[in-house]
Order: sequence, then C-alpha cells, then structure tokens
Amino acid sequence: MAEPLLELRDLQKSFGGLRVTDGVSLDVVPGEIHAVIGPNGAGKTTLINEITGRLLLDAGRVIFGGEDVTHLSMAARARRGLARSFQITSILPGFSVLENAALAVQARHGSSFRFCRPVAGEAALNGPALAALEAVGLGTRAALPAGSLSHGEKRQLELAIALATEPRLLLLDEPLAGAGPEETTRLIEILLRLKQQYAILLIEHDMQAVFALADRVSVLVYGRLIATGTVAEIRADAAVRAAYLGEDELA
Ligand SMILES: Nc1ncnc2c1ncn2[C@@H]1O[C@H](COP(=O)(O)OP(=O)(O)OP(=O)(O)O)[C@@H](O)[C@H]1O
Repeated sequence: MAEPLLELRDLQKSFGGLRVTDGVSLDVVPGEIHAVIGPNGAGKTTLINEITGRLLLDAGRVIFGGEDVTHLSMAARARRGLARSFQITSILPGFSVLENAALAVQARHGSSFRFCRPVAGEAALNGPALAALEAVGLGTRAALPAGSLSHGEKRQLELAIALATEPRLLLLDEPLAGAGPEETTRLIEILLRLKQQYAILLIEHDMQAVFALADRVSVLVYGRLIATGTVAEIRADAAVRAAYLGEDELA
C-alpha cells in the first residue's frame, strides 16, 4: 500500500466526563476512499473537527503528508491541502454557482473576501472555479444563482467548493445526506471519479453508498474504533454486526 497521506495516531478527546475520541488511529492513503461509519453520537463529526483543527485534541497526533500538523491552525492545515466539504448552509444562494466556487479559490489564495464586489469578473479566480465545477458535473450550471439548484446539485456545489481550495485530502461529512435515489447515484459516480485524484475520508450513514464507494471502512462506536477493513471484511465482522442494532444495513 502507498505511503499514507493522513495518519491519525492515538487521538484522545473528552467533553467533560464524556470520551468522544478514545485512542483512534487510522490512515488514509492516496487514491482511496476510507469511510468512517458508526451509530449516531459515535464521534464521527468530532473526528473530522479534530483533523481540520477546529477542535483541539487532549492527546494524540495528526500527521499529514508526513508532517505533524497537530498544533497547526485550521488555516495552516487548509493551506497544506486538508479540505473539508462545506455544508449547504454555507452556500451563498444569491451568488452564482461560479461565484460560490470562485470565493473558495479566493479564500485559498489568502485574499480577503470582498462580498460587495462581483467576483465573476476576475479571470484568475474563474478558471480554477470552473474547473472545480466541471469536476463535479456542474459546468453547465455556472451562471445560475446557487439558490436555484436542486438539493443534489447543491451537494455537488459543496464538493466543488472543497475542490476549489486545491485539496490533497477531502474530508466529506455526509455528502449524500438528504439526496434522493437518482441524486445519490449521481453523487456516487462523482465521488468515484474524484477518488482517482484525491484521497477521501468519508463519513456517511447510507450503508449501500459506503459499500459502493469505500476501499476501506473503519467502524467507530462510542469514540473507539472497533474494526478497520475492506467492505467484505467489515460486513462479515461479528463485533461490527453486534454494534449495529439494525443488522439489516450490513446484509
Ligand atoms: N462541543 C461539544 N460539547 C459537548 N459534547 C459534545 C460536543 N460535540 C459533540 N459532543 C458529544 O460528543 C458525542 C459525539 O458527537 P458527534 O457529533 O461527533 O457524533 P457523530 O458520530 O458525528 O453523530 P451523528 O452520526 O449523529 O452525526 C455526542 O455524544 C455529542 O453529544
């Protein structure tokens, strides 16, 4: 297997008396989708926040591209290519689809946001922004107001906004949430394409999507990883089956 791009080493985090991350260690290698699954409240979103630097760890190390980034700020980690997908709520509905992506390009390059000035005129921003939109199949929607997109297209725009920050690793927190069956199929195709270029850490509740997408799956329960393996290994794992009340999901 290739050298890991992201290495988590024995991460620990408590909120008061509640251990939300309890000795988590895992790797993401280039070209793989590594899914983290687990019941509600298992600590999946917390884990993403620890990787981006939004939450400070009590102990443990986050290593990205061979560099220990544990004590770096969110911005410094983002500059190194650690990108999380932004939620639909961060999309600016009155701005065009292209402008939304262009703002992310602008943020990546450190200039301040200038909301009062149309971003669309700035060719240096629009080139990479359009490339990000095309990578998620939104090239033909560039001129539309972002607010007019369907739910699934907004999820595609979230991905484009993450891509516009020139990531090496994508941290995706439930990228399929709220998508209908056709939208889910489209988003799965897009993620399989993106995997060829980016390492992806995926948190997702839709088990069928996880099984279709993931090269490896780690199972988090009450802040602890109880298993890491291929989809086939995880589906056959007795401890994983026992940890899920709805065993049907693993069938
Ligand atoms: N800032 C906080 N302060 C106190 N407790 C928190 C905080 N953030 C999260 N928690 C608790 O930590 C635990 C893990 O939450 P987290 O959101 O990471 O779980 P999750 O696996 O992402 O859940 P879900 O699948 O429902 O999104 C939960 O019990 C939650 O209530």
